[in-house]
Amino acid sequence: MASESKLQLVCLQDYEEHASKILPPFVLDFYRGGADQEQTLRDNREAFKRWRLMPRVLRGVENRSMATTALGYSVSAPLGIAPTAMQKMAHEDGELATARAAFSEGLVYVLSTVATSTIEEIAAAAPRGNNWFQLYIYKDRQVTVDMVRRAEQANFKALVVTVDTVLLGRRLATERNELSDSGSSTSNTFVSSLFDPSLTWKDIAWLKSITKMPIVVKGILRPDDAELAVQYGVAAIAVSNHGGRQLDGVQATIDALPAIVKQVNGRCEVYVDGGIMQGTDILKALALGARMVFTGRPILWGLAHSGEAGIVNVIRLLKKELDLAMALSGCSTVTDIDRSLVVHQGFFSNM
Ligand SMILES: Cc1cc2nc3c(=O)[nH]c(=O)nc-3n(C[C@H](O)[C@H](O)[C@H](O)COP(=O)(O)O)c2cc1C
Ligand SMILES: CCCCCCC(=O)C(=O)O
Repeated sequence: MASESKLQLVCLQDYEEHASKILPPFVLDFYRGGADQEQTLRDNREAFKRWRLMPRVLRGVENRSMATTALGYSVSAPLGIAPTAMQKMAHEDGELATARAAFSEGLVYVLSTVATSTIEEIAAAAPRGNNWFQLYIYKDRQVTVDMVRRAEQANFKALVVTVDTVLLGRRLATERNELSDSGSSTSNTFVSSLFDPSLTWKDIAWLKSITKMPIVVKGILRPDDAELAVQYGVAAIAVSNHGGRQLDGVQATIDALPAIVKQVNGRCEVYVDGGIMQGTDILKALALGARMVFTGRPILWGLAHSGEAGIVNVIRLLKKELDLAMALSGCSTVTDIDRSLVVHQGFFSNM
């Protein structure tokens, strides 16, 4: 039998399996877990399988590029790193490794409000990186303003405002761990004491009034909310259910995407995250109208494996798989990826 050190990791599932063997159980539970019965966590992945590819052939795909832009900035692929909290639990370099990997691979990196590295440390680690800051609006608006100013000073390119976490979803495994450790649910207490449940769309207007940074609203699942986001002048919408960690039972993001793209009709950029595990998932999301996809947990698995190098490996696997999926679908550039490349499985049962 091959020894552990000789095992070759050739897909994101391999990284996930490796992480599940090496991370302390309470860290694994926090990173991996979804809310309640984890229906949405599972469905984010399952839903991709219900969309089938309809490849074109004989399109001369010998020269290919995945390059595109996000908020006007060049990126090497339509792939970004979603904000995930407390990355130093995976590896001592934590968010610094992630920011460096994103920079060296030419991708957007989104730093979480709840990070184990500071905004200034990220700016020092990846000064020329395409760094965006994910903002939780705190009850204390002065603390919120201070975070925005620090992100501006550190040359962050955008604010990603997460709107699906006015209270923390119940991640049962984490709750059990916290209860047996300290007798109370510390993460729930943290969120309910700091984050502001009174948020409304007026707070997006307020945020726009205090900064020139473009605003991305993260956590939209309905076309009418997407319409409001456009009306309030956001630069982009991230279709997200927080990786199934907030309201369990909501639809998979890939299923929510088409109606939102239709509603937005090009008036701002639309991104999607949740359940991306392979290149064909990215191809399907782009075909359904996303400009970019973001990935959360797989980056943590790469980080846990070997810090910056592990994340670079995960990114390169996704890029290699997307490149192959594009070639086998007759696409040389991301602009060749169109709606006709995917059909929902329901299409076949109606034939
Ligand atoms: C461990 C973990 C921590 C997260 N922390 C944050 C966070 O601090 N802010 C935020 O907006 N989203 C956070 N998210 C949600 C991610 O940004 C993203 O929406 C989700 O992970 C996408 O799903 P995926 O993990 O299947 O790619 C977190 C997700 C995970 C798994
Ligand atoms: C320990 C508090 C976690 C705050 C929220 C981070 C997050 O968005 C997530 O875990 O999901």
